[in-house]
Amino acid sequence: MTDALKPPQSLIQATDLCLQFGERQILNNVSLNLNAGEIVTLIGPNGAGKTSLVRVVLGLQAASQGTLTRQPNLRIGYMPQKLHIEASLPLSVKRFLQLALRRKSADSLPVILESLQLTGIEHLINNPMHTLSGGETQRVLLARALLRNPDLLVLDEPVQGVDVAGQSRLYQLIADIRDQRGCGVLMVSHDLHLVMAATDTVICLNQHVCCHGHPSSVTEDPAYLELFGQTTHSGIAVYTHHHDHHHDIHGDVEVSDSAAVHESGCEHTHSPAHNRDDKEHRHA
Ligand SMILES: Nc1ncnc2c1ncn2[C@@H]1O[C@H](COP(=O)(O)OP(=O)(O)OP(=O)(O)O)[C@@H](O)[C@H]1O
Repeated sequence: MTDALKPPQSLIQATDLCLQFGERQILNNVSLNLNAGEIVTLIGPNGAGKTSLVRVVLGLQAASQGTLTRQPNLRIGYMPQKLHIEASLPLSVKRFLQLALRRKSADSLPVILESLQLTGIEHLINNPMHTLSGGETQRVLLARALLRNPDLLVLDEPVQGVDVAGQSRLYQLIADIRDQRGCGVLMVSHDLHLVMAATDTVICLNQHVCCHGHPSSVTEDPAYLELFGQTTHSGIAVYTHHHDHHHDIHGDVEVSDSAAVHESGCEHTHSPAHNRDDKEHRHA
């Protein structure tokens, strides 16, 4: 069978995942599939359950209900949302990556150099970690996630602390790495506008999957345009999200008269200026 005829290779298949902490429902019947070579982005407001879903997918957190199937022997490279590095510790980029590899310097160097070359920062190998810029730090964390040649890259807000031009370059880099390595990518982001250009599938999460779609079909598919809005220029999109229900303060779905009357019961509009401090989940 030629590659074109082969069915896509599923790395992760999650069906009806639920997660509950005490009385609180964090995830409610969430399903997703991620194939090799595919970039899937989870978007949603603060507290929507994005990191929790990632933790379930990684096996760091057991789901309360539902099924999760991972490809056997799946190698995962994880870039966490937060990583505290003590500024008083004299830790170079090279040493930081050696610690992740748990190998001595001689045999780890080629692997470390390859990862740093892939992320475009081999010149920083001897720099102290605490002197790096936001964009450089994110690239080192990405290099760390790549060390073991993963089948699946899991990136929790990979562009945080990076300026808009740097964000665009980082998303492009992630897409390039996917092209070169053929790995799958599961990414968490707060908004769609920059990530759009480098994503195959977007899943909008707010405890449950509010909607999901395939950005590559945006220019042709009116239904998708209605969900996600217009791309303005050079991959910068204004994300408009309509759905037919409301969420209460805990994120639970509310049934209201207006939701019953209007099919597009709520609307979230995220402009390119939207950032971490402006993540209000606005309902019409
Ligand atoms: N171990 C835990 N025990 C109790 N509640 C938890 C636990 N972990 C997460 N939560 C709660 O689950 C909800 C979802 O958190 P999560 O970090 O998954 O959201 P998120 O979408 O990643 O948010 P953000 O965009 O702010 O990073 C939050 O209200 C959080 O307080």
